[in-house]
Amino acid sequence: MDLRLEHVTKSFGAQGSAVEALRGVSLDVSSAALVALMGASGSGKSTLLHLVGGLDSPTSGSIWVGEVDVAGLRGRRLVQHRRRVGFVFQAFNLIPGLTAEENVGVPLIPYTSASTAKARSRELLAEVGLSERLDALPGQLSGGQQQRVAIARALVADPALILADEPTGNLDSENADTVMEVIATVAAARGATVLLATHDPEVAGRCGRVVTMRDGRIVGDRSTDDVGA
Ligand SMILES: Nc1ncnc2c1ncn2[C@@H]1O[C@H](COP(=O)(O)OP(=O)(O)OP(=O)(O)O)[C@@H](O)[C@H]1O
Repeated sequence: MDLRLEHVTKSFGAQGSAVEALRGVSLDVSSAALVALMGASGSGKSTLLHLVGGLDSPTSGSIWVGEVDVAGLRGRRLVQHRRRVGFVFQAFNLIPGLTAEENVGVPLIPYTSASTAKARSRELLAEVGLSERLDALPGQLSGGQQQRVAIARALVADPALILADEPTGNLDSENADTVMEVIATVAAARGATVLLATHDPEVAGRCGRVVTMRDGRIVGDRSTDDVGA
């Protein structure tokens, strides 16, 4: 899925005391790219991911996800857009009382039978290397394993776009490595485009392209070949 941001701005709060979280961001990402967003805390990375995912709308500008300008979506079409996007967050957001398999199946409940949800969950957990832990509760899994369950859950709608906000922020470097490998593999298997916010240069180095933000603007954009990673 190609992605194109055109002069996107986002302000929070009332005029006069507004925070300008994004100050005119334009960005082209080609289909199946794996792009890291870097930049200091408050530079606008999460805001950008939220706007692309349709969790919030821009103050001005366009956000083309494929042929659709997400900025103009409302109601049912906005919900449809969000369903097509796979979200992965720093906090794994798993339901503590449900097994890995049940957690992955939750988003499918309104749409399919229990047996179909179960089969699909198993397939996705196998893809992230957790076939052996279907019945584990989140509390019985390592942080890296919990994030892999969350990634499997993000894949239920077969997203063409994966948005990850600090997906390795709660992980040690070994688990971070595994999680990055899983993200790269599942994205490549679907030809999905990935936008991934991170503070970790090693994580960014695993992405093909690194976009750097400062104060709501893009101030750097390079392929990792240029950085030598
Ligand atoms: N809902 C909101 N209401 C008011 N201000 C907000 C809101 N969301 C973000 N901001 C502000 O917008 C700016 C950008 O925040 P954002 O969370 O996008 O930065 P970030 O680069 O993701 O930071 P971090 O690395 O800490 O996650 C900050 O000044 C932040 O305080």
